[in-house]
Amino acid sequence: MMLSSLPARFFSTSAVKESTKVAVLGAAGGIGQPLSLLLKSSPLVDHLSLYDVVNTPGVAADLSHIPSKAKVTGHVGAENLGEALKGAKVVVIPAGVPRKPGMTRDDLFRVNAGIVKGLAEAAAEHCPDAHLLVISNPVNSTVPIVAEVLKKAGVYSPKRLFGVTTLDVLRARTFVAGKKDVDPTTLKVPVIGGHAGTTILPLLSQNSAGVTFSDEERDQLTHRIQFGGDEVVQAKAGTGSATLSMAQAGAEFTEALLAALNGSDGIVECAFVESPLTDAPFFASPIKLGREGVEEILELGQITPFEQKLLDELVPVLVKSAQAGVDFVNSSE
Ligand SMILES: NC(=O)C1=CN([C@@H]2O[C@H](COP(=O)(O)OP(=O)(O)OC[C@H]3O[C@@H](n4cnc5c(N)ncnc54)[C@H](O)[C@@H]3O)[C@@H](O)[C@H]2O)C=CC1
Ligand SMILES: O=C([O-])CC(=O)C(=O)O
Repeated sequence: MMLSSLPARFFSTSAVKESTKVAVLGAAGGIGQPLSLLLKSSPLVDHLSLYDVVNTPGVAADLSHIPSKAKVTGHVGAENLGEALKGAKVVVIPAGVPRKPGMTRDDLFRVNAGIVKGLAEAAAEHCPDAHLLVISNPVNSTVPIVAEVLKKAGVYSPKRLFGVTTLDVLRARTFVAGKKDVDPTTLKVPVIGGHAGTTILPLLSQNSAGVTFSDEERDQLTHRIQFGGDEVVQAKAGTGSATLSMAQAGAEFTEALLAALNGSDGIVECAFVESPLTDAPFFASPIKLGREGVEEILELGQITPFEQKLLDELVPVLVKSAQAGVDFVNSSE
């Protein structure tokens, strides 16, 4: 099974060059399991390494019966984390607790900051050259936490650290397509900023189909994309947040990055990375991916006064969230 939204060139045999190990940390969880399922079937993965504090032997045994290229190994418990990470080219991190109704993503900081910090420390030690893809919330703080840990270990490269915001892009494509009767599989909508509420800013004016919106449609769509996560949290009524759509998003971003690392040209994805575009140290925007990870952070292009106002409002929030991450690492030394 191939992820249908990726162009066929991602899968040409010439693009698959060296042995590629991908580690999933939090692999037994709601996101981790379907994400691992999708990655098991990727022709770009040779070794899928599944790590969690529980249940990975079972998940690994289950997935290993699927006839695809990737070898699967399961690693459980902190004492086996090093083995899970050793030699990984890409590490995807969906470890941590999800929201319940009434919570914000920031409410997860208390638990997830420590989990992510510990995993980043292990990655710095066991796979210092790996590309790290952070899914764990609050992304606006967990990505700065990982950066700070890697800096302290002397192995940080802004080209290799990504907060995964692909789900915001999937939602933007789906919701716009639903409203305007265009094909969601080919539609592109850049989503910039961060990954929480009003820090998520879809640039509806730059949609690739050239569709236009009334002010009311624009306001409704923008709000729905910003709070799409809450829709799922409400509907799951205390049992968690988005897992299946996030697995699809995580697999799509991972495969896009792997293809770029293997030399496929012209791959552009939105992601939350260290960025010079605004006063926020980390910012999501369209990024050209290349053989070393982030190749070029693209300019935002023409944005409307409506979008500019929301952008001006969200930047200080991102600055504060990033600082909370940095302070956490520095205060827990
Ligand atoms: N970036 C994004 O767009 C999205 C992010 N998320 C976030 O992803 C995270 C995971 O969500 P779910 O998979 O639904 O949660 P879950 O609770 O179903 O799974 C989390 C997994 O992490 C594991 N875990 C906990 N501590 C760990 C550690 N120290 N090392 C390794 N694994 C550990 C747990 O055992 C569990 O299997 C949450 O923080 C959630 O908010 C969720 C959806 C979208
Ligand atoms: O809403 C949440 O807590 C999970 C998440 O990040 C999303 O679905 O975008």
